[in-house]
Amino acid sequence: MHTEFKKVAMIAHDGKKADMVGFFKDHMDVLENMAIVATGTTGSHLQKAGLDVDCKLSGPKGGDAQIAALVAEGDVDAVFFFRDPLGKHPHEPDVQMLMRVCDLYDVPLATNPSSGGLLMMGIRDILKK
Ligand SMILES: O=C(CO)COP(=O)(O)O
Repeated sequence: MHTEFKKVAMIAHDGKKADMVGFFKDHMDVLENMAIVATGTTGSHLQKAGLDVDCKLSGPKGGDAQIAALVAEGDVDAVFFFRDPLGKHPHEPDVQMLMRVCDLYDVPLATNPSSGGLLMMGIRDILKK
């Protein structure tokens, strides 16, 4: 099981960006002590909300693929990827690749705010030890 949490990725489809900003605010105390990498537009929302973020390309322009590469290289410890199941995404193959790479390397992946909250509870617990 993954037990080290130094860098996390945050990604949200357009319909879920407000949820992601709310999630960040709820967990700011933990997230501000971690390195954060994000896809471009999600990252700019998080920066505006006060988080120091390494912004990659926008998702449709290759940002999900960049984050997948970081996961494959062992450089990301958890992925918060709030997906919009009602949206159509031109880069769906990249989305699938990112999720596949998380499964391949057994990196925790939360695809909605509730699972994100539960993952964050686990991270908090591990960081306390
Ligand atoms: O498209 C995304 C995830 O697949 C998110 O990309 P942005 O953060 O650039 O909107």
